Amino acid sequence: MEKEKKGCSHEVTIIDQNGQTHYVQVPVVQELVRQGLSHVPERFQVVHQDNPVTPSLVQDVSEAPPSISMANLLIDSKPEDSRAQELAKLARGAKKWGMFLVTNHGIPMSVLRSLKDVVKGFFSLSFEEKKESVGSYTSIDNMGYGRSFVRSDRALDWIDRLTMRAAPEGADEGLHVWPQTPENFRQVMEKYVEEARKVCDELLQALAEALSLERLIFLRNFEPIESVVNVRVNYYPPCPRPDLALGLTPHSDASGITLLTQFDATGGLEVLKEMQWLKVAWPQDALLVNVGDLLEIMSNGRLKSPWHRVVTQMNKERFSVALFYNPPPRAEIEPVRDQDSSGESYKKVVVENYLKHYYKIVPTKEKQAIMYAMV
Ligand SMILES: O=C(O)CCC(=O)C(=O)O
Ligand SMILES: [Fe+2]
Repeated sequence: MEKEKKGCSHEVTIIDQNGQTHYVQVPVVQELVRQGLSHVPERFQVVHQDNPVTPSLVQDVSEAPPSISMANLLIDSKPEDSRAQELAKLARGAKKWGMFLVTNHGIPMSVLRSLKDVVKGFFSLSFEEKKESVGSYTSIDNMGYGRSFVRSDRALDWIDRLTMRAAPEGADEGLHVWPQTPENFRQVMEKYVEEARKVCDELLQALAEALSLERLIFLRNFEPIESVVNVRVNYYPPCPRPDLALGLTPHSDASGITLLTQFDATGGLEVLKEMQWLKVAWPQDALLVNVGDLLEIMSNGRLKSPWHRVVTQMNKERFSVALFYNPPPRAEIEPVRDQDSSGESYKKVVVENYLKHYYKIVPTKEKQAIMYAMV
C-alpha cells in the first residue's frame, strides 16, 4: 500500500450535531495523486456508505438546463421580442432546473484567461509553497486553502479547495487567505469578481422580471456595500476509481446566487432530476448559474435551488471557480407574496441564521437545510 506523505494534510474544524468542535486531519488529494496513488483510500470511498456513486445519464440536449444569452436580456436590448423570448426561456429554465448557462455574458476573455493562469499557477505549487502562500485558516467558514463538507461519518470528497472572501471590503482583515503566489492572484481574482458581480446583478433583475415580479425585488436584498462575495476555487485531481469517490458530495448552495466558471470544458457537474443524476452539458466559455437556497426563499419557492454534485474523472483534472453572492449577514430576507405563490410558503429568515443552520447540518443526504425556512 502506498503511504501518505507525512504532513500533507489539511487541518479542518468540524462541529458535530451536539455543537462540539473537533479538529481533523484530511489528506491533500492533489498530493496523494502526485505521489502516484493507484487506489482510492477508504476514507474517500462512498461505496462504504448507503450513497454509492450512482451512475448518471447524458442529457438529451432539448431537456438540458437552457443556455441564455445575456446580451439579449439587457434592458435596452433590441429587438424587444427577442428579449421577451430570452426572458421566457430564462423563466422556464430557472423554474424547471434552478440552473442555467449564460453566454455573451460580457466578461472579457482576457479576464477569464488571466483567472485560469493564476488559479493553475497556484495549484502548480508544491504543498509547502501553497501553505506558505496562503495561511490555512481553520474555522467553520472554511476560508483559505483547505476543505469543506467534512463530517466524520461521511466519505471525504476528492477535492482541494481555496476559498476567499472578496466582499465586503475589509472582510478579510486578519485572515491571510489570499495567495501571495502567483503575485497577481488577488488582483486578477478581484477583477473577475467585479465583472462577475455585474452579471449577477443583471441576472437577479432579469430573474425577477422573468417571473413577472418587480424587477428589483431580489436585487434589493443585495445591498451594494455590505453584500458578501465568497469565491471558491475547486480543484478535482484525476481519480484512479471515479466509481468509488465523488469530487463534491450532493448539495444545494446556501447562497443567493452562484456563478460558476470552469476551465477547459472538462465536465463533471451533475444535477438530480426526478431521482436521476444527469450530466450537465457545459460548453466552453459559458458560465453556469445555480439558484441558491436564499433565492429559493426570496422567491417563495418559485425558484428551487438545484441538488447537484461533481463526479471525478480518471485521466483528467478539473478546475472550477464558484462565486457565491449573498445579501449582508444581518439582512432579513422576506419571501415574495402574492396570489400565484403555488402553495409553497417560506418564512422570513436572517441570512446569517440560515447560513449557520446550513453549515451545522451539511452535508446531508437530501435537500434538508431549506426546511429551516419553510412554514
Ligand atoms: O465544480 C463545479 O462545477 C461545481 C462546484 C459547486 O457546486 C460548488 O462549489 O458549490
Ligand atoms: Fe455547489
